Amino acid sequence: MQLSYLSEPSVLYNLQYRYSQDMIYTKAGPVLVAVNPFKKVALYGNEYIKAYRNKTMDSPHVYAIADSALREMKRDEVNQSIIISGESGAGKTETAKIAMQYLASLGGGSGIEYEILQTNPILEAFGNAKTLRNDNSSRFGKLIEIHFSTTGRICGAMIQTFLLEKSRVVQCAVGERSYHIFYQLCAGAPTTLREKLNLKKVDEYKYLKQSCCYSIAGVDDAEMFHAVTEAMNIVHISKEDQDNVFAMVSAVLWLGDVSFTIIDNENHVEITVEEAAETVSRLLGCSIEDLNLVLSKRHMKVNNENIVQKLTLTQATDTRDALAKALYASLFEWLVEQINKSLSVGKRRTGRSISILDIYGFESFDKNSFEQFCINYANERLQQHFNRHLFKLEQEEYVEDGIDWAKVEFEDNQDCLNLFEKKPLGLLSLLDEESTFPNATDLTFANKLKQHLDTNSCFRGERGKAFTVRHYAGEWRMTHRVFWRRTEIYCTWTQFSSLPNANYLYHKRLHLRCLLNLII
Ligand SMILES: Nc1ncnc2c1ncn2[C@@H]1O[C@H](COP(=O)(O)OP(=O)(O)OP(=O)(O)O)[C@@H](O)[C@H]1O
Repeated sequence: MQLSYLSEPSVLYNLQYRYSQDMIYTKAGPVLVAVNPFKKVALYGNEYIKAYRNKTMDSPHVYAIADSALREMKRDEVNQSIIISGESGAGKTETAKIAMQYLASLGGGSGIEYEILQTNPILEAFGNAKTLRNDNSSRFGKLIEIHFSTTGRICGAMIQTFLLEKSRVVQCAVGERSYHIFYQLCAGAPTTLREKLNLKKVDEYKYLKQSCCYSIAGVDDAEMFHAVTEAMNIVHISKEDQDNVFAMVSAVLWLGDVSFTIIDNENHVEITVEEAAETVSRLLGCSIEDLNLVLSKRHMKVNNENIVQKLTLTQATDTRDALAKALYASLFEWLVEQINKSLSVGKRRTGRSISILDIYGFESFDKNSFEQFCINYANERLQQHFNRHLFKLEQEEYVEDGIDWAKVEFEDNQDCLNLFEKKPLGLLSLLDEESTFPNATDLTFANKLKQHLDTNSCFRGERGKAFTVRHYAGEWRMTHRVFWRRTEIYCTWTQFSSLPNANYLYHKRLHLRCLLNLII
């Protein structure tokens, strides 16, 4: 059925009507709109896959999208992308998995497709968390590139992840949880591992205690732990590496319990030597003295001279949290790297691929910080990509071919992108510049923005350290720690280089840049 008259009410009415009949998919041009049913719907499985493959079924479906990607990749010899976007809880990750299952079913046979599907439990354990909106919310963006052989069989894959929400490791809202793996490890680790890692109960760790939420209805964390280690075996992560991974997870948890003792009247500190500090240093493979040096002092090079500055309690606490975040983020990257090695080993590539991008939509909270700043910018870019392909390029083609057509008006978001990207007076350049000043703060950054950008229609300066960005999808008020580098400055990796295990896991990557290069 086609809508003869297009208007917002008629589109919404139709989506609602179809949803009430369990027809959760609707087609709008090349876009598939999926409405989350939040229940099991009888739309998936082998029978449906067969029906879409044999074209005996053609109603809108993720399978149909995956099928045309596969067909067009083979026919035109052009790589394909499926972009999945939507707000948290909309069903992006489930949709990505449904598309992967279809591709695995049609292009499978070598066994690698099973390995690819098994990456999901690992990435979800380390990158998903319970939020107020979604019990299994992905706190990172993901691009999975599935590679095909000349005969159209899956021969490997590569995963790229973006913008893992590091702050969740040290801070999360009441009613939410940190990353699933923390709870899974505490619930499911066998006794020997439990003793080796000195694991406590989840409600005994400071990082986990603050949100007063330890379990998810209907989820058995111990069972999930076994599923995760099983999946790690399948993607060839050795037992020894798995033990190291869990040692890092435990070290991050214990870091939250490391406390400091004030040693002078200027509020300078040293770490308190007790169980937490001892466990962390043992798990990181360093001495307590090294850990103390890293957490309670800042090392700087000024005019080629090494300067050591003592940290105050607040600075040391920030440094400790920065180490926990950095450790966890590099652990996540390391895991993705291992998965990629396993998915590419010995597989011959033809250069043909289908990519699935699963990335969160615009985010707005009471306190919006650097993470929302980046996510919203990435979404603005995605919208530009969408506009270009759906409207700009299409309409240019009509003009070129002399086709008679009615111009479709759309909102060009170039101005907002310029606000972020312009050099030297865009948000990102100004942030880079401000980061070079040692005494810069959220407030000095916001003042700088007001000074240079107040006439920009997509920007509004606010009182204090807040400012508002007018995105195509709405206005977002940034209030909190956009100027994230302040704490990161204390905690560059040179500072942590004396911690052997931390170093072992560290692989520097500029996630945002990767993502943007991909979209541009
Ligand atoms: N097609 C579907 N059929 C049944 N349930 C679904 C479907 N899609 C989503 N859901 C339900 O909705 C929940 C949230 O979906 P999902 O985790 O995919 O959202 P998301 O958009 O990826 O959210 P986030 O951005 O927070 O990661 C799922 O855990 C599942 O219970």
